[in-house]
Amino acid sequence: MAKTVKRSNPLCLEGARQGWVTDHINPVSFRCIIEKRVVKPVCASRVDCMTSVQTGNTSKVLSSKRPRMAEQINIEEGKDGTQQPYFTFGVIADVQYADRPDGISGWRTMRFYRQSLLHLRQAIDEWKTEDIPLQFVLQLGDIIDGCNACLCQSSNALQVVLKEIKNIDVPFHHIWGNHELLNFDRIFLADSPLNTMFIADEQKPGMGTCISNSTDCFNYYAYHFSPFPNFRFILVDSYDLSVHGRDFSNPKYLESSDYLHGNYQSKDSEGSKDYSSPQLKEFNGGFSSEQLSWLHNVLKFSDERRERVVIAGHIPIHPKTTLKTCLAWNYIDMLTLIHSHPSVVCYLAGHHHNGGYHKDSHGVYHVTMEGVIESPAGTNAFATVSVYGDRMVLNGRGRVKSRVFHYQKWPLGNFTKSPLSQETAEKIRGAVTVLPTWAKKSFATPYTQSMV
Ligand SMILES: Nc1ccn([C@@H]2O[C@H](COP(=O)(O)OP(=O)(O)OC[C@H](O)CO)[C@@H](O)[C@H]2O)c(=O)n1
Repeated sequence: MAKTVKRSNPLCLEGARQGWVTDHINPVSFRCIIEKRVVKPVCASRVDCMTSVQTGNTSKVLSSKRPRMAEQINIEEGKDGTQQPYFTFGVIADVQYADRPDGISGWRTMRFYRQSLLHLRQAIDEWKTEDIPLQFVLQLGDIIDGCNACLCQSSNALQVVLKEIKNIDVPFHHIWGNHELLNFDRIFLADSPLNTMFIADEQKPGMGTCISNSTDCFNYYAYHFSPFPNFRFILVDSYDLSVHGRDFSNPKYLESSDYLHGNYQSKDSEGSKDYSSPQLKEFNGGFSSEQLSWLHNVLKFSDERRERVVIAGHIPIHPKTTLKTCLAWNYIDMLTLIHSHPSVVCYLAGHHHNGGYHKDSHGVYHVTMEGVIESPAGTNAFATVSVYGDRMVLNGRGRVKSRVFHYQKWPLGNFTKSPLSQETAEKIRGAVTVLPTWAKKSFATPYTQSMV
């Protein structure tokens, strides 16, 4: 049985301090939170709350059906010819379900906590009737709202959404967002149905491994899988560096706290420390050097095989797709890394509920999915993506706009040995604030904002 951390929930404290939850969300349902906070630390009874959640045996909750593997095919770009996609998958973000009345968030946006469950149900119903059955769904995080922890409803809310998901016989890949970490700690999550790492592909030599240790279960929760030849999906952990979800004594907590409080501030184009980083907030997080190094190895593997890669994480990494306050702490590190790998087609994120879209200067498409939680009745926010030989077509539903991601041409020459051109390498030296070993060797001159 996973150990739990008794800790106050910053969402509850912040909400209570700012008064926005009490002011704008049913004061009756919030009363018990206030009382708990005054009498004893908020959510001190979380251990009791969580005992009823089923742990371990994830295969009972998720479909055991492995994605169908077609025979190896020769994908010729731009000569697709067929109208049929090779495969399709679903995407959804920020369901943030809670059994509580609608309310106004700290961002002055309406949140529809009960409606979000109906939206999830509707998305599943529509996915079930797609002409081409989905191979899988990417759930980009925040499946239940942090307020469940304050209400001692974390386990109940999780069971409610997992029950909905069971209504479709398609595997869900779950990402962890800030609200997962407000409800549960990482040790609990690692042993819960929200850990879908068991659907990951086997790690091959040279691709790096996910490190686990006895104190933390997973240093980071990231994995990749190939549902169809020549295509790879990588789930990254944008709360690998985070002040939530780990015990205060955990070295990663201390590293994250240092990062958040400015010891690793990013640098501006002149190489000076940039103290204006608005993304350095507790409800955001970042990528450790170990994770970036692992990702580099996976992407190198994909480059070499000319695979087309989709990366998915909770927090956006491009400033043009979100408020700057909602970016990953070291988004520049992640951007720099993916720009050095031509296999990357797009980066899918959630977190910023208004959504966003941008094709960056390196031809990488960035989509921030609109949040289900802020979708009123009569709308919704999810997508089905069809994957072809030369493009991916994101068919948005409700508030999500449809998009086409055309693949880039592969660079000439043997890019696999050195994915960075000399010019690119020169541009990005100094870009990474947490330097992985490989990056220390590769980068040679200061980063400029034009890279973004
Ligand atoms: N104006 C604000 C409002 C809130 N905060 C801080 O954000 C923390 C988390 O807020 P929450 O709305 O629960 O987080 P979500 O992940 O649901 O949404 C973030 C989305 O990006 C919004 O589109 C809260 O504890 C406050 O400290 C803030 O800094 N400024």
